[in-house]
Amino acid sequence: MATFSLLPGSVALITLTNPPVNALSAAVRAGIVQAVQRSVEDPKVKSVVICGQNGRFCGGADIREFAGPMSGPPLVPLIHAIEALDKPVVAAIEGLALGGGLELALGCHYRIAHTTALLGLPEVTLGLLPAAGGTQRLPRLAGLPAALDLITTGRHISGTEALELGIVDQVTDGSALDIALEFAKSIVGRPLNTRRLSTLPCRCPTDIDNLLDRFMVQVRQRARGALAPVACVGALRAAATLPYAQGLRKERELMDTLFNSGQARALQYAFFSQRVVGKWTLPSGARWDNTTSRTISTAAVIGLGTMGRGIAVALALAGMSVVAVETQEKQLSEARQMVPAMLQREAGRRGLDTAPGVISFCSSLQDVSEVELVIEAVFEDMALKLQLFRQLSAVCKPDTLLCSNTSGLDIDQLAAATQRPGLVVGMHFFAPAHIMKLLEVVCGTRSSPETVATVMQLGKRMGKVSVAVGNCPGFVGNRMLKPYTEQANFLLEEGAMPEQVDKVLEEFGFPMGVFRMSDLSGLDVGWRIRKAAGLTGPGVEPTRTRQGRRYSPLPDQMCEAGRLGQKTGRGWYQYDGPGGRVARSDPWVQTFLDAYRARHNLAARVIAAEEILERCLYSLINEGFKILQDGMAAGPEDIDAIYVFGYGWPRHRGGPMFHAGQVGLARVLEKLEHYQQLHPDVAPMKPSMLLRRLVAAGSPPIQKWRELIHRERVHSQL
Ligand SMILES: CCC[C@H](O)CC(=O)SCCNC(=O)CCNC(=O)[C@H](O)C(C)(C)COP(=O)([O-])OP(=O)([O-])OC[C@H]1O[C@@H](n2cnc3c(N)ncnc32)[C@H](O)[C@@H]1OP(=O)([O-])[O-]
Repeated sequence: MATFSLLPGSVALITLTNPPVNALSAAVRAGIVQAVQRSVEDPKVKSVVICGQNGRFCGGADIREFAGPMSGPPLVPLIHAIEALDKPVVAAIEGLALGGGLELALGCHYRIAHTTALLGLPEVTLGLLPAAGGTQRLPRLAGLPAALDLITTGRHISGTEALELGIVDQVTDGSALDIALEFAKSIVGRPLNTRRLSTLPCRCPTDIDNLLDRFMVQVRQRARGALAPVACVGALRAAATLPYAQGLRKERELMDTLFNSGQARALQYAFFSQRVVGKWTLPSGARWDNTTSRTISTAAVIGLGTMGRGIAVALALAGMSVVAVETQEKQLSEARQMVPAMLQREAGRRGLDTAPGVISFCSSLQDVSEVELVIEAVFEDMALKLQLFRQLSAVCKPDTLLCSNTSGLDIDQLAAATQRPGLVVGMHFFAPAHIMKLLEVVCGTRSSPETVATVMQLGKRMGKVSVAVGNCPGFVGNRMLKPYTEQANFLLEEGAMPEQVDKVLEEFGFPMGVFRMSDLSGLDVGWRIRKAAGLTGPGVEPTRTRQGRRYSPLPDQMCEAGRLGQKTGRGWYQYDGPGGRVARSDPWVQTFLDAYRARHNLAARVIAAEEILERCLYSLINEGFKILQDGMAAGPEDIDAIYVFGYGWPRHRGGPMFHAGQVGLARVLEKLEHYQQLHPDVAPMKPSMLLRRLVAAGSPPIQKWRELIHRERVHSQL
């Protein structure tokens, strides 16, 4: 689907028509081939303009087509045919020119863009590289350093930045198409040789090897095992050192390897998961497309600790007028100093002069009486939260939404403390709340569809990936984290060291292993929760079985020894001092573990990396299956998006549920059964019913799981 029209002034206009982003599907590519052919053959055509329908130039190759066999005309010869035309071709870039879309524009002789259009080569985020000549043409146009940056990060740039980098010839705040049409008429007859990028030399600094080597080191560090960024540097090395035709062959070769890798499948799955989770459904049948949402413009945040401060900033960045409330004077005065600076810094990082919203500070709950939505971010203490919700219910307008930033407490209980249970919902942010992308929207049994829709929409406005989840202890993310950390502690009891466990998890792709992470967030967080649950504290027997299941008191004992992590300068590792960031092994921990094992008659054994990884990951994955089985997440994509955006799960591994599919469900089941036999007192190792049923159903692809879960639920087999 691409249309051809001959306009006054002998300009042929080729319009890509494939909403919503005019992706280069087989039909679009065939349409372009035909339209280009007509432009060649029609003597009335003197110049050509290519644009996209509805103000969007092109979002690149059609990613949905990657799953099937290739059909239709390939993109590379099509772009070469455009570049080789002896009539000038101008790309009119409005909205976006991404991936293959930008590569198409690079094949044109001139590019005119709207100042706000988004341009980029984001293939790396899909586990690929720009393989329609993008790795070869971009460095010839913008220079090697800029091409390395854009192609290995996949970042989008504005039309204005593209002009600065020389990627486009002209920008406008008006219609790029109108300017391009006028321009196309004015350049008829001009020589085109210097406009054919593939014929130009690569723009490189003198020390190419040095630059590429330095870049490769950085890229490998950042990539955490992802293949595509490394391959992108390889393709750019070819651009810098080989003639165009050979460089293009190298680009193809590297693309073929990436295209068939599990990582590309995982990253493309992650792309679609992110979109699937926006299409939420509730057990009542309410859905994203049959429920209206309210637009919120005034909000309040109660409690200005780390989370509350970040949430206030996130709301103001989304254009809201925010009332920030803190009853403790010291905390309030700290927030008054810190929050405006945080807001300004983050606005600057997003390219804004000032934040679109404002934050006012106060110490009284009475000041939130007029806002449309309140987010409570006080201490994680049910009694305190219940009291606050009662007060809010009395103070706020009757239609104000009341949200809690609890990380795992019961939303239904909070709702029951108010006169408006339908307007109560959980908004679980992740620290730092103004930066982290994930928002778990916790739907209580009485949360109304309109409340859920409003909060999901608000999350989107804040730039979050909002995932609707059910109300159960720990919700989705923290519920799955519990068996994972538990396994890590058991591994220490059995002979592993924190740095060994962390190394295995970091090699898998997590930015931090479980113990480094625990030091960062503070060991006292979990300690408080375990104390509240009666698992530890005065009067609790110091055994390794509590409440009927295996329990490791190791983290409690660390806290009792004053080792709370980075904040005290000592935790599972040692740091330069309180607040130190660089973790170093601590001989104290070895002595502590030896003494612990001796006390409990535990013989330390050598534990293989494979066992560490399997026990940590499969217990987490098994909990994920239980969550799906309980209906606390609508589908595997929801769980995977939560882990990728909130818990550092390596994106190139898709997410825990996707990973289970990659490993093979039968193998995951077999391993869980094996470890359960060895550790019968560890309940989370007991394979979930859903996993068993999926294996019995022949391990269908992940896209079919929802259907099976729904069917089995209808037949009450789950
Ligand atoms: C030979 C090699 C060639 C080349 O080098 C390879 C490539 O080009 S690789 C490609 C390189 N290009 C990229 O990586 C760009 C990927 N796309 C994006 O980053 C964003 O979608 C974009 C910024 C374009 C728009 O954001 P937004 O306004 O927030 O909107 P949204 O995100 O909600 O999307 C709306 C709908 O469009 C769908 N869809 C979107 N793009 C594609 C696509 N290419 N294909 C298919 N579908 C696509 C999307 O799934 C959604 O569908 P649904 O059914 O309604 O859920």
